[in-house]
Amino acid sequence: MGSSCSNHLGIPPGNGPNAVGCTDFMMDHTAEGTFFRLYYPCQEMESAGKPDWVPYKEYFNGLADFMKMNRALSERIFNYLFGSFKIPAYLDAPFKSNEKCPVIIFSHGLGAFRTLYSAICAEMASQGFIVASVEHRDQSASATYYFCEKPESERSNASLTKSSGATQQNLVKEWMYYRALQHGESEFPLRNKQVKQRADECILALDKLTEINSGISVQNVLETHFDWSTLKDSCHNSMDLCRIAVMGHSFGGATVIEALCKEVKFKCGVALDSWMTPLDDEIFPRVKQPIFFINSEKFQWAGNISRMKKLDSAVIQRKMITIRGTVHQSFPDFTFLTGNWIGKLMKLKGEIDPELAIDLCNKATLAFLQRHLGLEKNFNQWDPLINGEDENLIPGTNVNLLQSAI
Ligand SMILES: CCN(CC)CCN(C[C@]12C[C@](c3ccc(C(F)(F)F)cc3)(C1)C2)C(=O)Cn1c(SCc2ccc(F)cc2)nc(=O)c2c1C=CC2
Repeated sequence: MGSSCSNHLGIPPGNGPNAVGCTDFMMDHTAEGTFFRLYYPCQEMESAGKPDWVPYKEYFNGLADFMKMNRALSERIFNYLFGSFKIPAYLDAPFKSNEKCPVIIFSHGLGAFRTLYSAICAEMASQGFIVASVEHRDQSASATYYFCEKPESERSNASLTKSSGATQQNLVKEWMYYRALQHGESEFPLRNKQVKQRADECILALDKLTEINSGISVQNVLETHFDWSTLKDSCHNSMDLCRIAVMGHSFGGATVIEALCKEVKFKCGVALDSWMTPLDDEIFPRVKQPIFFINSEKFQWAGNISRMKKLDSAVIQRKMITIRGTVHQSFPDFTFLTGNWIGKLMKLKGEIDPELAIDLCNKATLAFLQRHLGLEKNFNQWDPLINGEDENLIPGTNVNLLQSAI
């Protein structure tokens, strides 16, 4: 691995007071349903296992496609480098919280998928949030899967189909891989269509959590051992559906803006190194909620920053900070999983220590969420970070905007 054994490689666990549980949820059998990984405060469960960071090899195949690399070779490299990592959470542990939990819907970047931001999601859950990290079916994910019902002819008549429709035996898993821009294809129409679908998928995930909270029995196509009734409002403290935020990285940052515009239940948004290309300027005046742009030092450019600035408002809080020494990949989990020289070579690490960078990002996010969700926690201790008041932060941006005026 090219790193000394002292700095053990792995995804950092959450720092908050709650143990973190993790489970997967997929609604119905079509690609139009919602699919997300849920991170939540749970009972300590020494016996519980930890979920796989990359659950199926098909994700590595999709990542190879995304990186324009040969599948066979890169699947071995990815498996060797990343195949054994676990998520710092207890798989399917029972939900446990002594207060209602605010909710975050998280949207992944281009070529990513739902499991790659678990340092951020686990931290939020350890601090008392319920986080649904959605997996988009807009063909922007490296890979994703859904289920189709087998055609009549192939149905196994041995297993009587339950009244609720197909049983597992009659379902077949279909994989959807990353769709690259075709040669000569213009970027905006594809990305604008995708960002609209991504926002709808975030809203659908929220609607599903709302149903679960109200006790409507929901059908999880995935056979997990998680008891969804523990999330029901009546018998437990569960979700606080007045305190909902949307968060995302890069393409997921654009999804934040689109989702805020479409759904007022999202009270605020946190956009990590947002990629503004997919967005239509005409939606900017229609976004009424606070937005926090947390940028890396290396990814941004004048045109992208000037689009963010178009969202500046005298009446709605719009904040921006830049974390010194970070790169675009400082937000997803890869940044913790390779030694320094591989990490820097593959632009997975910047100059700053990855855990320090994600700590600053998470603390600034928590302070912003406390302010705009009206939480009664002590996250306001990190308010100075929202204004970039830290030696490793830059208020606003490091990008010189004058060049964009030329
Ligand atoms: C040649 C490929 N070309 C495709 C358009 C550009 C590829 N690229 C730069 C990369 C992703 C990189 C990466 C990943 C993963 C390893 C690994 F080896 F560790 F697996 C290495 C190296 C290659 C850094 C980006 O797209 C950057 N980017 C991202 S990266 C999100 C992501 C994807 C896969 C992950 F596993 C983790 C995170 N999300 C966005 O929403 C946007 C952009 C750009 C604009 C909008």
